[in-house]
Amino acid sequence: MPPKLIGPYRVMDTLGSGGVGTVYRALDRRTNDTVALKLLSAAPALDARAALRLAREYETLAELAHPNVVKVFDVGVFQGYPYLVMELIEGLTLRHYLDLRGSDIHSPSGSYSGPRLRALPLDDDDSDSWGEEADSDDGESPFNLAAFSEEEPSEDISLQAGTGPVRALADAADEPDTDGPPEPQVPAAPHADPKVQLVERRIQEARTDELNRPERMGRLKDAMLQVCEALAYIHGHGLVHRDLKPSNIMVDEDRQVRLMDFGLAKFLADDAGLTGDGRFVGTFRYMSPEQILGEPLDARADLYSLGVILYELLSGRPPFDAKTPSQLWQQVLEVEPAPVLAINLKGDPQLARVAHRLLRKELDDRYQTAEEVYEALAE
Ligand SMILES: Nc1ncnc2c1ncn2[C@@H]1O[C@H](COP(=O)(O)OP(=O)(O)OP(=O)(O)O)[C@@H](O)[C@H]1O
Repeated sequence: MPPKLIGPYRVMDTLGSGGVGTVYRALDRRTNDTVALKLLSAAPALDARAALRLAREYETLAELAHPNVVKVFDVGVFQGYPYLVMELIEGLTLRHYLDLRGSDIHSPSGSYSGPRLRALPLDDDDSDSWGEEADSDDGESPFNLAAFSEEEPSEDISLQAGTGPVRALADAADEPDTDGPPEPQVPAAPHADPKVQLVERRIQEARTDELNRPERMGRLKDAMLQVCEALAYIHGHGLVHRDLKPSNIMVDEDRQVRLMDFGLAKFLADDAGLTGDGRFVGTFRYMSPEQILGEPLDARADLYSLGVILYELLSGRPPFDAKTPSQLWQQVLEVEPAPVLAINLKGDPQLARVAHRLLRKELDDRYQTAEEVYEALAE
C-alpha cells in the first residue's frame, strides 16, 4: 500500500517503480498542482548529514531549466527516505513511444491528432522487463509491443560492494586478453534445418521491417536530437547523467522529450549515508567501459549510454547480451558489437554509424560532446 501523504503531497496513484524506488502521481496540497514524486525506498534511511546533502543537491537540480530536462521542484525526506518532486510528464518512455503505430500518432512532426498518449501499465521498461513488455500487449493497447520482445535482461540495478563490477570481472574465470583488438560480436549461427532457417529469416525480416517503419525512424531521430540537446545542457552545467537509459527518457503528447533522473545515480553512489551497504547504482546494460571499471566519468560516459540506446532502437537488440553481469562487463570491455546493419539489413546507415562511434571503448574515439552527436544525427 502506498503511503497516503508524503510531506505536503497527497499520493494519488503509482506511476511506476524502478531500481531505487517508486514514482507516484501526487497532489501538492499547498498549490493543488499535480506532480510526480519519486520515493527512494531502496536507499537506506538518511541520517541528518545525508539529508543536508540531498538539500544541497536539490539546489543544483532546481536551477536547471531546459525544455528537454524534467523540472525538479522539491526534495524531502519521508520516514527517513529521500524523495524528489518533479514535473509530471503525461507521456511515455522512449521505448513505448517508438512502439506507437501510425494510427496512434502522426508523423512527421505535425500536429498530434490521434488518440492521446496514455501511459502503459507500468513495470516499465528497460531491460529489467523486456520479456514482459511483449506479454503485456493485450490487443487493446495502441502499442505494438511484440516488436520489442527482445532478449532477457542481462543486468541488475545494484550489487553489493564486494561483488562490484571490477571485482566480479577479476573473479571471472578467464583472464581478459587486453592486448589484442576487441573481438567482434558474432550474430547467432543459422539453424541447420533449411525450413527452420526460412522461418527464422521471415521472423527477422518482419521484426526489422517493423523497426524501420519510416514514421518510427522519424520519431527516433527527432527524439535522439532532443536527448542530445538535453545532454548538452546538463553537461554544460557540469553534470553527468550516469544512468541514461530508455526509461529515463520520456516523451510527452507534443513529442517533447524529457530527460529524467540525472544526478541521481551519483547522489546515491556518492553518499556514504545512502550507500552504506555498498550499493552499486546504475543500469549495467547502458554502462560505459569506464563506468564499469569505476573510473572517473565525464560527459562521454553518457554518450556511450546513448550509443547503447540508439543501437538497441535500431537493431532491436542490445549491443551486448550475456547471462550474467560479469559476462556482460567482459563483453563491454573486450568485444565489438555486431554491426547494426548485419542485424537490421535495411537499417539506417547514418544512424548505425553514429551508434557505433558512440559505442567506442576508447573515450577519445567517441564523439566528444553531445553537440557533435547532434550534428552527426542531423546530417
Ligand atoms: N516525472 C514523471 N512523470 C511521469 N511519469 C514518471 C515520471 N518519472 C517517472 N515516471 C514513470 O515511473 C516509472 C518508474 O520510474 P523510475 O525512475 O522509478 O524507474 P526507472 O527509470 O525504470 O528505473 P531507475 O529507478 O533504475 O531509474 C518510469 O518508467 C516512468 O514511466
